[in-house]
Amino acid sequence: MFIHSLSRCLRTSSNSCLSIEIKRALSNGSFVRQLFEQTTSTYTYIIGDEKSRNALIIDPVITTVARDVQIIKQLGLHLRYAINTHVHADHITGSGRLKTLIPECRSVISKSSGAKADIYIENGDEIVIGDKNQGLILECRSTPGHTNGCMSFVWHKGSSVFTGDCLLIRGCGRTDFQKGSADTLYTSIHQHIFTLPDHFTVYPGHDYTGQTTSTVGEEKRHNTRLTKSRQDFTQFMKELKLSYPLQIDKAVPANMICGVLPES
Ligand SMILES: N[C@@H](CCC(=O)N[C@@H](CSS)C(=O)NCC(=O)O)C(=O)O
Repeated sequence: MFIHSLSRCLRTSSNSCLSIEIKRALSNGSFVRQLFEQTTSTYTYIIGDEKSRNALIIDPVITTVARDVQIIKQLGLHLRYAINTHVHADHITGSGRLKTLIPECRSVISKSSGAKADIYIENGDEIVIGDKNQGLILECRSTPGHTNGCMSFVWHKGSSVFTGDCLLIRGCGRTDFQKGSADTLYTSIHQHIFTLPDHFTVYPGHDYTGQTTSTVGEEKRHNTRLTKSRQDFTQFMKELKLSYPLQIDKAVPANMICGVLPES
């Protein structure tokens, strides 16, 4: 397993409508499992490489680590990386607890987040598990705006993007703390997510309305926030006035050390 620097060339696919089976075949048998944490409506993803049985997890939550470890064990997976898309404000990451339970697992976060982790990633890096040619590769894209350190992960062979709290289904991450910026978020989504092929599946970091996934094309057409002009979007975000996440004072300091707490 390596984290590679990526050539800037994007791989695109001409397929416009892929069934799950075709997607699975195209992705060389790799698979993704979407899991939900109910208190903060957070999605965690386990992505596995069928051949090597190596796996990574995106945005684990401390309270659901036992469930995640059980699934990892039941599927016979070797967890290599616990990746945080950003420093979360609403929940404590599960990456610290996972490292205690699975010592070979390494925590990963963007360098620009300023958080402590085993591995720091930057725009253009690749996270690889399994064989470089046949295994699973995630392209890291820097997508700041919700926080300054947000990353999205493009799984080209799986025709998918994991957007964290950057792009949500018919919505997007708030921009009123952690160095958030509506103007920056607008650029991130339009330049780094909406330039992907329309059929790519969008796997968000949260959903508060009971939805699970979307596609790039759907969000380009129907996302009520991102179909606005830049000016209208920034005004809309300024007027959003959401209440602060209940756990923010506990979660942010814990997530700055990737959830490596004394009790975890
Ligand atoms: N009520 C929740 C916090 C809900 C919230 O603020 N969600 C964030 C992502 S987690 S910081 C967000 O960006 N929401 C966007 C939106 O439009 O809802 C809690 O107390 O935890």
